[in-house]
Amino acid sequence: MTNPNALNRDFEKYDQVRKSHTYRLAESDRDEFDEDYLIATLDLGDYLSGDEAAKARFAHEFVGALEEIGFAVLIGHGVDPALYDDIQDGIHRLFTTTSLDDKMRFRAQRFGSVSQGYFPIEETSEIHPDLVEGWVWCRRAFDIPQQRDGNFRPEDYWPQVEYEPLFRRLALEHEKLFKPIAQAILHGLGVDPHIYDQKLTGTNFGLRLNYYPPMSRAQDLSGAGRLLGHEDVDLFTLLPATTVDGLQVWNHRSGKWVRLNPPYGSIIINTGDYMQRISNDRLPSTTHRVGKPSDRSHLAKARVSFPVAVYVWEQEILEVLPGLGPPNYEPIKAQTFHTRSTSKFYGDDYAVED
Ligand SMILES: O=C(O)CCC(=O)C(=O)O
Ligand SMILES: [Fe+2]
Repeated sequence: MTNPNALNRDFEKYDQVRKSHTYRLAESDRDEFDEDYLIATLDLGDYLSGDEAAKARFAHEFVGALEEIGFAVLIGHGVDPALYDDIQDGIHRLFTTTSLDDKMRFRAQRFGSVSQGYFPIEETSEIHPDLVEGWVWCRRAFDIPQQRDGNFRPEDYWPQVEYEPLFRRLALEHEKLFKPIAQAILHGLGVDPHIYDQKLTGTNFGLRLNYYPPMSRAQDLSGAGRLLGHEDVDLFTLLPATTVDGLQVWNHRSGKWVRLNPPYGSIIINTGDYMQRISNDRLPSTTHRVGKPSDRSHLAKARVSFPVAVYVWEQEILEVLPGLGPPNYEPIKAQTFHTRSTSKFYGDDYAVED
């Protein structure tokens, strides 16, 4: 990091939604924790198969949690936890058995809006080193329906082609939830729940694998975090609960951090910049980071996570939803919005202005 005391506000020129809070990008001994705050756990089954009253109740509670802290935990989503076991094994295998040379053949580069590919440790963003290796694939890296210029060639995206069907299973299971989650959010906001159905049909997404290697004593003492504070740029993120804890969420109201470590098998949902923009600031894009595990013996373990970020395609327009008051923002092309925001991480020349 250029400056260990760097603040999010030092980079605010990149923000495409209003973020008035201030936090240090790196963890600090002075950070305060909200030990009592409980992030809501909700049963998505109520929305997927409940009657109208159950759906309305779910939508109301879900949006209540998102308005308050930008995070909620979903159970009853129907994804088999055995899939998550297979995915975790696959992530450990991918990161620990692929040579650095092979990884670097897939060094991340921009595809449309998304920086897709491999991120070496300490290089997930230009502004601060994180103790994490990352790998991102968007829809085009999977053999699933979409418009393409040529035939699908898995070897263009995957260091071993057999990883594609494994991670495709996860992408497809989570894709099934994109529309119901969006519908529940829109329902809770009092907007037509189907207004995003078309945009979310065959939409773009980013599956990000995070591999946090075991932390050495020197790294532990250095004060570095695993993944430093940030907001996701998307509509919302599906983040399956991890086996090693560390996720911390910024509480806008108290200005403190909340540790979030829900049961394995549940899915954490958080809203991102696209959602803050279209909801006219009703739903905040919430700051979060990954700190050291609360159980210190877990420092010696690798931690993995696999969020799926839900986007719209590059040419779509992000516009404040109807009925949410005088718009705080102009309509903007998704690609412009996305690449301007993320040029904070990838450099000024990442932004695409046309
Ligand atoms: O590893 C985690 O729990 C969170 C990861 C995350 O926030 C991200 O990849 O954007
Ligand atoms: Fe994130």
